[in-house]
Amino acid sequence: MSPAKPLNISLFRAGWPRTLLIAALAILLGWLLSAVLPGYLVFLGTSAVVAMISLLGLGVVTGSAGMMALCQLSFAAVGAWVVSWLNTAGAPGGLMLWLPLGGLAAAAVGLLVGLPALRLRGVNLAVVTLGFAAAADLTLGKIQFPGTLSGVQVPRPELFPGDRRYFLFAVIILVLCALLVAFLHNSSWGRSWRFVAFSERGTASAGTSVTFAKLTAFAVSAFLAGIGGALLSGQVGLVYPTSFTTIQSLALYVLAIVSGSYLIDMAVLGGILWVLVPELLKRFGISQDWGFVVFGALGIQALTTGSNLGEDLRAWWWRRRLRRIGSTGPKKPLETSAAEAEQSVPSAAEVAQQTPQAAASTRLEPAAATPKPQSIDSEQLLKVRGLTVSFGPVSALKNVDLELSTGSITGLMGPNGAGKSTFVDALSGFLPQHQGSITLAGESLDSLSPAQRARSGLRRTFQQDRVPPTLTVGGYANFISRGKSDAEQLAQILAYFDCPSVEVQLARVDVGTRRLIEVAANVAAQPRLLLLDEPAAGLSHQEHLAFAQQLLRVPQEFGISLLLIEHDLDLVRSTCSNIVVLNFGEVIASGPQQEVLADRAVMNAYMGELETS
Ligand SMILES: Nc1ncnc2c1ncn2[C@@H]1O[C@H](COP(=O)(O)OP(=O)(O)OP(=O)(O)O)[C@@H](O)[C@H]1O
Repeated sequence: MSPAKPLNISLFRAGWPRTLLIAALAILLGWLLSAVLPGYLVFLGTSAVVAMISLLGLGVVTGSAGMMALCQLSFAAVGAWVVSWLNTAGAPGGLMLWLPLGGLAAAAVGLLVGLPALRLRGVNLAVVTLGFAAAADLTLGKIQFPGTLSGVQVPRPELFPGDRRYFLFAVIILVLCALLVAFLHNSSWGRSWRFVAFSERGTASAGTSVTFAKLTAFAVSAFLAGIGGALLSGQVGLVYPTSFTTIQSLALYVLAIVSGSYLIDMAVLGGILWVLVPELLKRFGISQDWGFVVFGALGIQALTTGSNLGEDLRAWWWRRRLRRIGSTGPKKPLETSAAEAEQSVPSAAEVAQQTPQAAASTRLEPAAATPKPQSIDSEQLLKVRGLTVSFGPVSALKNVDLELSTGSITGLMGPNGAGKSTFVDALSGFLPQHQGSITLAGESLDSLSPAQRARSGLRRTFQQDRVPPTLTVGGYANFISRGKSDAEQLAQILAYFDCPSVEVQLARVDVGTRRLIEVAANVAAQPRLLLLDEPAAGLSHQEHLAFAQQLLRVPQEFGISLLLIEHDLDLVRSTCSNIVVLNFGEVIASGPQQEVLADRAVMNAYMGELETS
């Protein structure tokens, strides 16, 4: 295996010691501010911290998981309501204990509100959450918070009685919430949120439940808002519904979009803006309600440019850093990683020397030396019987039978529209309405969801790019492989496919290399069978040749069987011992490469297309 390529990755290394140091410094800063700021600013500061915690939550559900949730302050109201109720009920424990209870109650409500998110997306989900915010608004106006009418104030913790001390308490809670978010971001939950925002199909085919990803995002977001609301009840003593109106929820959402509050520092900045803008307006004698107009204008700007403060600041920082590296540091900036990958691919001549068939013409001829079946043992692995899929009047697959043996590489070919992708979709569980049966290693897949099929050893890659640019190579590969390969194995598999190192951000990788990373990550998941849907699209000719050699050794090196859907004849010829050809949804030929490529029906169906293309 070729060694992992050295890349400049130090910029991405954060690590927990540094995170904990920043957390300690933030608490120290909170203590300093609580000591030196004028009393009024300390009170405003606590309000800003409450907003920051709610924004952190919005960062999870909206920024990371990509769902439009417009009821964040309704969740905060749940937290505040529970604390007020526990207080009037004389519950033991005080605010220190009630705070997490308020958060948990809000999380439970968040789970319920998140249920529609399983079926709805975009504006439809926004309407549902806005409806919930309006309903909560009306209900709170009617029932009021417990204790407000009788004037029973929520007491602050004994250790943090006055406004200054309470501000410090709020900062400590903020830091704990930020640590929780940082931890979750780096966990499989956080990756599933970023994945589900990019592609629900991609998430499911990695063996992760889309339902789980969406509901955990809603619950964590509501938990944080609930903590914020509970903190507010300790700050003001008596809570009123006017702190949690629908319009304020909307404004907070806009602020999350403008600041990019999935980034922790940006949630902090957003919280400062939340109190600063109305305060400045007040100083200039302008109604604070104009603050909503200001947030609205900033939101329009952010949505039209498709960017936010956090990303802009980071892009600026990156440019500055790369300029500095360019003048003093390593000679290769990160953007050259794709070029590095190309350098490590053997030259066409080298590969042609190893595999004369790979450099052959693109005519429909068998390879001079057909790849030998790489069979580890020739047990039957996949058995498909009578697979039939219709899209309305279109019969995409008609009664397809197919069998694959363990350790084999089989090519699935056919002209455009023949039904190849439909076959892969049906196999991987995305077309549950299909007829027929699918068995993998003796286990029926028919009643399994896509995530369950992935977990039982059937993995796939996609024709379209389903690699989220928001993750690093390592984060993505970890998520896909679900712990089936340790860090060392992961690095080796990435190096085997000439991929960039784990720390590289996927946004900085070209689309062809992302394809290779997708294949490598799925190999690291150690499935029994991997379906590759046009994996070589976007690769250069040289990379194609190298890729063919890498694929050829996959069954032996990793014990994984492959079904390769490809238009590229060179790739099919140099890797697949057996070929199945579809045309108009029917199998027109299947068997050893030599026989299938010489088959007249295949020539007619496939060559006809080649000649006209
Ligand atoms: N969601 C859908 N709704 C309606 N028709 C569909 C849908 N998906 C596929 N089809 C039709 O089913 C047939 C098979 O399509 P499919 O994408 O599986 O072909 P393919 O062999 O993968 O083609 P290509 O090589 O172009 O990717 C085509 O006629 C296509 O138009």
